[in-house]
Amino acid sequence: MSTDIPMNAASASLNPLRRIDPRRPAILTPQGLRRIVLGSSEGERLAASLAHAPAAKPVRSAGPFALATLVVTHAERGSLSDQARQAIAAAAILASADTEVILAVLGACHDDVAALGVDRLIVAEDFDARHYQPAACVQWLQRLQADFKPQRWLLADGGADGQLGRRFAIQTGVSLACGVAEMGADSLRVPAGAGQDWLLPHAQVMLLAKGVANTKLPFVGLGVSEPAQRLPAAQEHGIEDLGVQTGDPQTLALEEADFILAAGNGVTDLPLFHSLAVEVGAAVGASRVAVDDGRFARAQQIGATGKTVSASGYLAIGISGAVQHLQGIKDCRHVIAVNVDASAPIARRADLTVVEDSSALMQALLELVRHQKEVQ
Ligand SMILES: Cc1cc2nc3c(=O)[nH]c(=O)nc-3n(C[C@H](O)[C@H](O)[C@H](O)COP(=O)(O)OP(=O)(O)OC[C@H]3O[C@@H](n4cnc5c(N)ncnc54)[C@H](O)[C@@H]3O)c2cc1C
Repeated sequence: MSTDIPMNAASASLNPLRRIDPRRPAILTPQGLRRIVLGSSEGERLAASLAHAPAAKPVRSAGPFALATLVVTHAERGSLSDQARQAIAAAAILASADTEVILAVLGACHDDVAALGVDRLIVAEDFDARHYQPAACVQWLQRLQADFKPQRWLLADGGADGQLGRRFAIQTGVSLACGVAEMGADSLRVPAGAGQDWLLPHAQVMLLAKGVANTKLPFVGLGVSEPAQRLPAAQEHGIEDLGVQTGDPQTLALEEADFILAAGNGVTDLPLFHSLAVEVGAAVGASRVAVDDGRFARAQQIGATGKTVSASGYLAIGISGAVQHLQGIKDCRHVIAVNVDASAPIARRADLTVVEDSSALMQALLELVRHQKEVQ
């Protein structure tokens, strides 16, 4: 009698290896990876995904607060800039248990500020970025100074935040440190040129360079929101406000554009692409391949050998996302990719990837935007 067992059957009985069924329900991550959650039944999969869900973070300090750090920023369309978030993170990391992190925002703010480490949020909803009113903003900060007597003020050293910080410090007569590259509990480091740094004690107003703090905090703030006093009606001496002139996005320097529609080799219908750019009011950029082919001007090339852009919105259509292209968009806030290939490298950088043919998506988007404009 033969005792031979076929090899497959023997290994199956001796080694009950559980294999992942590639057809199981899966999620496509923002990085473009297809992820299968382990577990044989729906219940097991749910338990596994819950086990991997991020745990709730503890509150940094529940108070009571005797001291305060004030972070000031301008919100843009309800959002805080990355640099402002870093300033808040720096304030929260440095704050002692009895120090309250207060965020004063000029303009409506819709971000989850508790997750950023903020204990108290004060919003000047009546601030209108279309009007140039530096004296009113400085006076508003001086009122906050009188109300909260903060130990230190932190602002991003860039754009309107940097300007306001300088004005406030000079007009209030408090010490100021600009371009702060690193902060310790009592000291800070600022570049002094020629590869040298200055190590200085904390100033009352500190303007922070990009990258000064990591915004991924192990804790949250209390996130209590309270209405702010109205901006004072201050006299702006020597300033005549001519209002905001709307520029033509098509003629705007790409480095200054807030919204860019960029085309790559996957865009074949150029008239449709340009119609969409005009309709949505976007500046036009392109990948090097699209420029080399003569479809776009050299000045429109984005990437390592082209322009480095910092738009809030970057819509990349038919662009693979080669490393040289990604270098040019590293400072962009929201990247949306349209590509027929879900595994294209751009999907790893993009916040949202639409897997679709470029012409079909542009046509649908164009119709949607035109329809929206008609009903408005
Ligand atoms: C020294 C050096 C410097 C460089 N500098 C730059 C630079 O500054 N900027 C730059 O961009 N590149 C630069 N490059 C080139 C870079 O390496 C890539 O070759 C280039 O970015 C690719 O352009 P692309 O993504 O448009 O084209 P492709 O690589 O051809 O990708 C096209 C993409 O479109 C998708 N696609 C195709 N058809 C469709 C469709 N119908 N609908 C939707 N999607 C579709 C494809 O899936 C693909 O992902 C440089 C290269 C070198 C060596």
